[in-house]
Amino acid sequence: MSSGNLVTAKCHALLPTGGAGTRLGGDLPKQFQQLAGKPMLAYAIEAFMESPQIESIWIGVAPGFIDNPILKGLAKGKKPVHFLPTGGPTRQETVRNTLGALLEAGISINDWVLVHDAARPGVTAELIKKLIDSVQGSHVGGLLAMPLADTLKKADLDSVIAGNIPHSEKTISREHLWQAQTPQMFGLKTLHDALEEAIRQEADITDEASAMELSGFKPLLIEGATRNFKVTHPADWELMQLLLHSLSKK
Ligand SMILES: Nc1ccn([C@@H]2O[C@H](COP(=O)(O)OP(=O)(O)OP(=O)(O)O)[C@@H](O)[C@H]2O)c(=O)n1
Ligand SMILES: C[C@](O)(CO)[C@H](O)COP(=O)(O)O
Repeated sequence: MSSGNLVTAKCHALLPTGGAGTRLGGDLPKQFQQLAGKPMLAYAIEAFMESPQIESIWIGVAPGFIDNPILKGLAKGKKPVHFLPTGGPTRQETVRNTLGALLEAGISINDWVLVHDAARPGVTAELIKKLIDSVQGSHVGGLLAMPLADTLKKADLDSVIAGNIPHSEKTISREHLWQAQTPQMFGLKTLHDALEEAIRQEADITDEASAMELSGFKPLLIEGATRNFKVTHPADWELMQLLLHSLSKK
């Protein structure tokens, strides 16, 4: 990573919102559906808006959604929010395209970018600060993550292929295993190039850190929070709704 990536480099948020939300279902992609009174995407935007260390917010939207009126109501606040038609067929392509747009817009190649799922509305300004304070000054970058708490089972492939209730084949040690969350914070150009290379190789990457690992980096694992879970299935939606409602009553 470039040596320019020191404490003085600015930080920007990048929210990939090009997904269809098929596992959740509904009339709209989940990030635009109303969750406890506002579109789910609004919570992440607000957390970054409240974070003094964040300079600007960049949102990668599916091209077919870029003129949707829902987006207009989401850009409230004191710092610039840019909606870009950079959504791609996969999460990593959306992130790569949006990073490309930041570079084209003249953002410094050494600035930090915090990539955050629109589907994690439980993020807070405190968590964002914790990540930035832990990672800024390093030459590597890092991500929020949670040490694995449950015992981990590997399903027997035969039972999976047969479509039966899976059998547990073995227990995998959970020692040193972490569950990746977002934000994930890396240097703009370094992350762009790592994703470009991973996409070129058709590598099985599911987050920014896996692209960085493929390029030989070892991102810092910074402990996140349970409330920062990803809303993927209807049960996650219900749980998040309860959490946000109870927090708004405090
Ligand atoms: N082509 C894609 C796919 C996903 N995402 C974004 O990546 C984040 C995490 O993805 P996930 O929760 O899996 O969302 P979806 O891909 O929309 O969900 P599903 O797989 O159920 O369709 C979300 O903010 C989603 O909008 C994206 O920007 N572009
Ligand atoms: C980036 C991520 O949220 C880290 O846990 C996760 O990998 C996204 O996975 P998805 O399959 O796109 O939901």
